[in-house]
Amino acid sequence: MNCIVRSALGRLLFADRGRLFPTLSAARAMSSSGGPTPPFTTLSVTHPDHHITHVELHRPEKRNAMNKAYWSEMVDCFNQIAEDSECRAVVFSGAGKMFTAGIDLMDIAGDLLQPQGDDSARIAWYLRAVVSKYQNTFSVIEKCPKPVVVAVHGACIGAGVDLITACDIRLCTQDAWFQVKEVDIGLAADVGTLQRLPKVIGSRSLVNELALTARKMYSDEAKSCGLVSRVFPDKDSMIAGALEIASEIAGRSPVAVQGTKINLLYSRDHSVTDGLDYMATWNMSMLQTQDLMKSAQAALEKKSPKDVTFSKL
Ligand SMILES: CCC/C=C/C=C/C(=O)SCCNC(=O)CCNC(=O)[C@H](O)C(C)(C)COP(=O)(O)OP(=O)(O)OC[C@H]1O[C@@H](n2cnc3c(N)ncnc32)[C@H](O)[C@@H]1OP(=O)(O)O
Repeated sequence: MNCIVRSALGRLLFADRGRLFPTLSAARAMSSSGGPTPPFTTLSVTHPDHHITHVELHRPEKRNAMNKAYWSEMVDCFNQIAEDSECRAVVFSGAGKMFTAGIDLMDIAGDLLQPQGDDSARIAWYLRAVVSKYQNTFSVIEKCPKPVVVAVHGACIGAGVDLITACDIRLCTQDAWFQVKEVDIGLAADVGTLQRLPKVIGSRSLVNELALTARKMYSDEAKSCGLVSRVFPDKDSMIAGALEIASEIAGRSPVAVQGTKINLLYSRDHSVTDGLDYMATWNMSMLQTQDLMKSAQAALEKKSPKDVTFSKL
């Protein structure tokens, strides 16, 4: 309820600043109930401020469990955001009591427990495709050049951890807890946690402990180990904080911001030498941007980059 009220208030407050999200403009006009934004059934997409897109997991009555529709909708949503030249930063959160209960345990009966195929090779081929498709649901967050700030309240279970490790900045509330739950349901976490969490948290031992025991990790430990960068007292202050960070990002040159995200990710997965090489090649073209001159001029004049108008990207 709180979310619905906030969402409605947000729409009223920012109505004059609203802008069109190319393929979803009609859909946004229809989302006045604060529920999912058509054509989505599991996501709500709003534009709380200039250049900022807010994506909310929106199945609160099912604790935002990720059902079959969700795995495809995330891909469509982030592909659209990636191509939306008006969007410069994304806030991602969950509606209702908690961030997410992870994969929809009712829905896995179809895809995972009764896989298609009439012999083991075909079943294996089918399952490989399913896992790859599910992996892509979170990889699209990383592939999207717009930075994604994720805001977690309450529980973040199983696939929720896979999701947040693909985001760029992680925030949570004091009451948040995180659980790499997959071993409890008889599988190895296969959609990103085992690959990305070790790169997020410095301690390999802690990652192993969390993934092998499925114990809950609470917000204070999440902060001390580096999973989240900030802890807020409640959801409202966290969303305000997330929007503030998104606004700081959106106020800067999109050429600089998107190049920074792409190069940070490249460097995470390559040697320093390779990363420097990639960066040099990247900036062969990107240093030619007019944003550099505009931003440097503003700095000389002691203005904020937010006072500069940058072209769409
Ligand atoms: C190739 C595949 C790769 C992906 C792998 C992913 C793996 C995972 O995500 S493992 C984690 C799976 N999730 C769980 O084990 C969590 C199960 N749920 C709970 O423990 C509790 O529901 C929870 C602590 C999240 C919330 O408790 P609360 O008391 O607040 O709510 P409930 O009354 O239990 O639930 C409310 C309704 O939501 C439905 N629901 C909750 N979680 C799920 C779920 N994961 N899948 C489907 N449905 C879920 C619950 O059944 C209730 O529905 P209803 O009875 O119709 O009201």
